[in-house]
Amino acid sequence: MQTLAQHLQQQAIPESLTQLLLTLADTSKSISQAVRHGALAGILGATEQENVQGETQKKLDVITNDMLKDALQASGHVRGLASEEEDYVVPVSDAGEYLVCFDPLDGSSNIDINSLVGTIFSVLPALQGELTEQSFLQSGRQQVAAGYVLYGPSTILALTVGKGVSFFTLNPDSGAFLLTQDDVQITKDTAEFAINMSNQRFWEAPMQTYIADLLLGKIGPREKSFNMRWIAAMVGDVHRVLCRGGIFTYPTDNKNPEKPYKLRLMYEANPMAFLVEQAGGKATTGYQSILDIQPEAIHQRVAVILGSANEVDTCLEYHAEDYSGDEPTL
Ligand SMILES: O=P(O)(O)OC[C@H]1O[C@](O)(COP(=O)(O)O)[C@@H](O)[C@@H]1O
Ligand SMILES: [Mg+2]
Ligand SMILES: [Mg+2]
Repeated sequence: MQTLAQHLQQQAIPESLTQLLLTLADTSKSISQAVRHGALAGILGATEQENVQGETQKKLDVITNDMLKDALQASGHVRGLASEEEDYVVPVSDAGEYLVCFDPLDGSSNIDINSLVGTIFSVLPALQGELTEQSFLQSGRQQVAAGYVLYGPSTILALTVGKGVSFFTLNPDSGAFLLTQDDVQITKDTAEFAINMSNQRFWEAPMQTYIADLLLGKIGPREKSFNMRWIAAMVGDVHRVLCRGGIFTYPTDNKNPEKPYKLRLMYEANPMAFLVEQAGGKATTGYQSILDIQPEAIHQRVAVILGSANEVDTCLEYHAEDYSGDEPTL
């Protein structure tokens, strides 16, 4: 089986990008080790701190953030980094060619129940001039690489450098990431959806109507039964979509009018949208392709609807309708 390094050598990408991706992969091996030791290493539970988004940081959020930060600072290829767990962008090296945005530990609420967590990353080109937050505010189309590492029963790296999507599985004996699936393709159609149903009463009319029709199954307008899954870690839900199709959404809601969206554009939605499009799927807010959004802030949040192309198109049809005269469907 091909190693990650061998695979990257064949991709006709700059050597500096190869080295950066290998650094990210190596760090994820250490994270995988830490996650595996769980309570034995005293890494479960929360800290006393909050991140810039007002979320209480878990111990492992802080540990994994520091691991990635240290590795990227030592890599020599990174101009600056941005993380869910860093209030501001972090300048790294003036000679670095890349900017890296990452969610060091996605699915934090799963840590203490020994369930799926992962790391998500996005690589952008570094622009000339002084490094500021503005340097990072490039649309998702500018990404030169993106991926995630899923710390599940096996540790899997999903990666794109804009030439399709590949899965690499960590061999725990040799410590090598080995290519286990190339040219990953998301099925065009699906009968599986993923959404946090407890927010139903807070969604906008198009999503209310779309999900209500899925739930009606064979007796509804879709004339087929749908199954539902929710891992509560985007990394796990998107991995399932890449493996066997599906539609995953964290839509707009009015639960907290100051926070209508949950997922973060720069280190959750953009890298996942890049992977999904590279695997033949679609990723949208309901009104615009995720990858076309012009970012306004490093911690900006967006609505996300992604997955099997035909199902996302169907969901978009609901968003194109005019609901202004309708009674709320609760
Ligand atoms: O708590 P909910 O509504 O199930 O939200 C789950 C979502 O929140 C997230 O866990 C947010 O990520 P973090 O754990 O990195 O904050 C997503 O991965 C997931 O899709
Ligand atoms: Mg996350
Ligand atoms: Mg996180």
